[in-house]
Amino acid sequence: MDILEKIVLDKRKEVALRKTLIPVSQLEASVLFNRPNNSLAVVLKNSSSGIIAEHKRRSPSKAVINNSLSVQDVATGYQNAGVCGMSVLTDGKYFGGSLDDLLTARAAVQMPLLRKEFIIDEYQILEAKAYGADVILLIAAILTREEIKQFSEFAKSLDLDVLLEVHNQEELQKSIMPSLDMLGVNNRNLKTFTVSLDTSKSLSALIPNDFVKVSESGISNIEAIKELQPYGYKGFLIGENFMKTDNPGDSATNFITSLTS
Ligand SMILES: O=P(O)(O)OC[C@@H](O)[C@@H](O)c1c[nH]c2ccccc12
Repeated sequence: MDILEKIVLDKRKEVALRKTLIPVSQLEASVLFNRPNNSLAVVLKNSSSGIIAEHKRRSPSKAVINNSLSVQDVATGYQNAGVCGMSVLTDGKYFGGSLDDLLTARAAVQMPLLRKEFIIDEYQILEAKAYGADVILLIAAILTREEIKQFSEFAKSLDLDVLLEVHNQEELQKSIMPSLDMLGVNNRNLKTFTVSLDTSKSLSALIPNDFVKVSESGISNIEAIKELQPYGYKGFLIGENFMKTDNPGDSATNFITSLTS
């Protein structure tokens, strides 16, 4: 069993338990359920930097990245840096995150927030809405085409943006559908953890222009972004490069300043 299969197996158990603890009616009663969506896709289209900054304490590929920061400080720092949006890892077991992290970020900032999660059930999309997300991630590697359709249409019905993540041509081709807003190419293979920007480069031509193209993972300098922009990428998801520093907000500020100057 590879790591992704393990994560999904654990996730199914976790979601089954969550459903018994917090009924859908309670999620729907959240005041955040009626909050208007702040569209990441729209912000990215109008941005010159395209930076989406992630809160990530640890990962299966890197162990501890940063365990000593408050989500609130990280979110405020990212917002002051002028990033387009923030990605908040909510998986606990493998990434050290939580839905409370999402809520804390929501309370701190107005910018678009992505719930970064292994979504395998509509219930998690209701959670995303109830805890203040503007965008959900769907990972093609763990979903069938039917599930991608069902989950993305459900998200759209809740006024959430959808970022669909692929890593190869097969995943991309099974996923193209109008209920997606953004197409993300993960430069990291979630099964082997190898990272290559060539993944974004080679898949870009296959992504129809109606989707905002996002390149994800392994971006550690502005040269990488300058390399990817000619391939049509408008969004760049960066986690570790900021989170490994003592002040991710300052790191993002310096990064964006040198990118746009
Ligand atoms: O820390 P990095 O290499 O900058 O990567 C960020 C983000 O792309 C990565 O965390 C990620 C991309 N897709 C995911 C799916 C699940 C968990 C995590 C991810």
